[in-house]
Amino acid sequence: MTDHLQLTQLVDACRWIGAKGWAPATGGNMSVRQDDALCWLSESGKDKGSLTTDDFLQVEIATNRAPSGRKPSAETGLHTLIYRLFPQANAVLHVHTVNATVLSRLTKTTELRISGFEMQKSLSGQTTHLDTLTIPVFDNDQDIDALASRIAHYAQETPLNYGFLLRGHGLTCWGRDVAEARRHLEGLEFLFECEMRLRQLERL
Ligand SMILES: CSCCC(=O)C(=O)COP(=O)(O)O
Ligand SMILES: [Zn+2]
Repeated sequence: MTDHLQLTQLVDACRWIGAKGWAPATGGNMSVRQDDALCWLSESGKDKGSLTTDDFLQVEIATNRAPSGRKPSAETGLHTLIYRLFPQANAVLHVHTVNATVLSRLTKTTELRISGFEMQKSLSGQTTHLDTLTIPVFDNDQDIDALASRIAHYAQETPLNYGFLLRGHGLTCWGRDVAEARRHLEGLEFLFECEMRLRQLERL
């Protein structure tokens, strides 16, 4: 069960994301879980850097339906999938950072592997830079139901932690609360930036 504080913290996170330039031109969407049945999702088409609590609407996790009749994010089906797959997930952040967008296109395979960075430990459960972090990369799709079922299928076979990339689109990540989702976003984005710079320098 999420209290009103989580929604307030989500609004703060959205402002931070906007200030970082990680949700340009209405890109991105954010949510918190209310309980087993409902989550609060950002309304579609808004500037995510200047949302207030009124810009979030309740969505049914099982059906993607918004009882209010307002239009939730175009990517509602990905948020609700995460809440269905992971009962411990209570906040989801989706962003369009340049690093996530470019690195996901540079990755020609279905997984991005990162190792050797101390900042891997910003992700819950990671204890050493010596491990290899695997971030799934899913081909983008305008059919969100189809995309959600590909992700669900992947998750049946392979552990899905922290987040995933959508090729040429962005990053979706989550946490047990807004603070953890925020830390995962900041940590992953830092790792993507390092990986991008390394690849650029190694080509010189
Ligand atoms: C110009 S943003 C394209 C749609 C998208 O990928 C996104 O994250 C925002 O969609 P929403 O419906 O949540 O505003
Ligand atoms: Zn998006």
